Amino acid sequence: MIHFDNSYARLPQGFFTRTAPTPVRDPKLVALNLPLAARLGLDPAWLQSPEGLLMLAGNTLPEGAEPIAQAYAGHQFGGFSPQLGDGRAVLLGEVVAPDGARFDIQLKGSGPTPFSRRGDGRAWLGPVLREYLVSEFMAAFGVPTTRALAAVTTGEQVIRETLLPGAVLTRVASSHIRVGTFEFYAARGDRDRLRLLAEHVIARHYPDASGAADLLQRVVEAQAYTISCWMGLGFIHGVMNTDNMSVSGETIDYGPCAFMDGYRPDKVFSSIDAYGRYAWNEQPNIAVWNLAQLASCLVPLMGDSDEAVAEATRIVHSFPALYQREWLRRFAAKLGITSPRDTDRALIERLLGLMAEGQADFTRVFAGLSNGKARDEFLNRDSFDQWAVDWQARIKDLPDAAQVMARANPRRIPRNHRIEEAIAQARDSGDYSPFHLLDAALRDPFTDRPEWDKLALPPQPDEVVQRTFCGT
Ligand SMILES: Nc1ncnc2c1ncn2[C@@H]1O[C@H](COP(=O)(O)OP(=O)(O)OP(=O)(O)O)[C@@H](O)[C@H]1O
Repeated sequence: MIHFDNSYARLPQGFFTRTAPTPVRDPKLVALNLPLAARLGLDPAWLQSPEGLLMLAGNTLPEGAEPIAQAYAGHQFGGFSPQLGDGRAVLLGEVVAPDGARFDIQLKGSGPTPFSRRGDGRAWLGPVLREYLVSEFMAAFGVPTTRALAAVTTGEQVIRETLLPGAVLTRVASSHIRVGTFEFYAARGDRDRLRLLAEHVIARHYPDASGAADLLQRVVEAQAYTISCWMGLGFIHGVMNTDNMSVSGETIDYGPCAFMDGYRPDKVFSSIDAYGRYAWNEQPNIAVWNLAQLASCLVPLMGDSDEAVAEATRIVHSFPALYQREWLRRFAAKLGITSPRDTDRALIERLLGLMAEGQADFTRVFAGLSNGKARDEFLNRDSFDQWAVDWQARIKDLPDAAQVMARANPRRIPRNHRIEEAIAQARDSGDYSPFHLLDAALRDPFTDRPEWDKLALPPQPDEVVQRTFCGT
C-alpha cells in the first residue's frame, strides 16, 4: 500500500486536469527498482504483488491517489509552445519517504490526457528501458535526476513507424515542475497562479529562499551543478527544451539522450537536432538561455520594474561563474585533484584538446588514468606522455589522488550500442537478461567484474549508434 499526500493537487484549478490512467490489457512487470522502493519507504512485496502490478500499470488507483496531468508550456528548439502539458503521463501523487523527503510518483505512457493533442498517450518499451537504465546510472553516480521505480509492459502494441510493444515507466521525481510550468502562466499573464506556483516551489524545493529572486538564484545554482555533472560524464541530454528543465535541478526526460564514446565537443546524437543547438559543448549556454526564460517569468513577481529586470539579469549572469567553478571541481577530481587551482584549468584543457585530436574515448581515457591504460586511447601518444609528466608533477604530493580519481571516473557508462542491444533483445525475444546485466553494472559504476568487462568497451565500427530518436 502506498500513502499519498498530494500537495500539487491541492493547488487551485488551472494547474492540472484530473485524469486517470487508462488500463492496459495484460500488464507484466519487467523491472522493479528495489533500492529505490526502500528509499521511498514502499513495501517491495506489495509492489511485486498482483495489486502492486495493477497500480504500476495504471489499471487500478491506490487509495489516496489523486491522478492529475500537469499543465505546462515550453520553448522547444527556441520556439514557444504555449500549451504542452502531460500528454502521456499521469501524476498519481506524492509520497513522503521515511526521512521526510517528498517525491512525485508518475506513470509515463499511461494513456491519453486532455494535453495529448494528436498523440496516443503511450510509450513503447524502448524509451522506457532507456530512461530506466540511464536515469538509474545517473542516480548511482550522484547526478541529480528523476528516477525509475518500475517498468511494466502493457500487452498492447503502439504504432510508431511500425508496431511496437507498449510499456509504462513509473517515474519518481522530487517534483515534475519545469521552467515550462512557469512559462505556462507567464504567457497567460496569470500573475496569481505564477505567484502560487513560485510559493509552492519555494516551499517544496528551496524552503529557505526568501522570494522570487532568491528562487531564481537557487535554480541557477542547481542547474550549474547538474550541467557540470553531465559534462563530466560526456552526457548529451539532446532535447534541452524549457519543458525539459526541472526547477529542482533534476535531469528530466531521457528521450534522445546519449553519452559520447569518442570525444568530440560538438557531438550531437538526436535526429531532430539538425543545427546542433543541444550539442555537448552547447549545454551550459543553453542552460543560460533556458534560465533567462525562467527569469522573464519571475520578473513580474520581483516588482516588474527596471530594477527587477536588472536583478534577474544579474542572477542569470551568475550562471557562467558558478558553472565554471563546478566544472573545474569536477574535471580536476577526474585528474585526482580535490582543491583545484586556476592553473589546473589549462592542464585539463590540454588533455581535452589531445583527446579531441583523435576522438579518444571519453570514459576510457579518464578511467585509464587510474590504471595506466589511458595512453592507449590516444593517437598522439608522445603528446599524451608530455602531458602526463606535468599531470604527475601536479598530483605527486596529493595523498588521496588515486582514490579521488577512482570515485570521479566511472568504469562504464550506458553506451548507446549496449542500450540498443538490451532494447532489441527485450523487444524481439522477450529476453531481458541484457537489460538486467546492464542495469546491475551501471548501478555499480566503480566496480570491475569479469562479466561486466564487455560493457565498458566502445562500439565496434558496425555497432556505432549515429543517431538517437525521441522515440516516444
Ligand atoms: N505519444 C504521445 N502522446 C501524447 N502526448 C505526447 C506523446 N509523446 C509526447 N507527448 C507530449 O509532447 C510533449 C513533448 O514531448 P517530450 O518527448 O519532450 O516529453 P515526454 O518524454 O513525453 O515527457 P517528459 O518531459 O515528461 O519526460 C509533452 O507535452 C508530451 O506529453
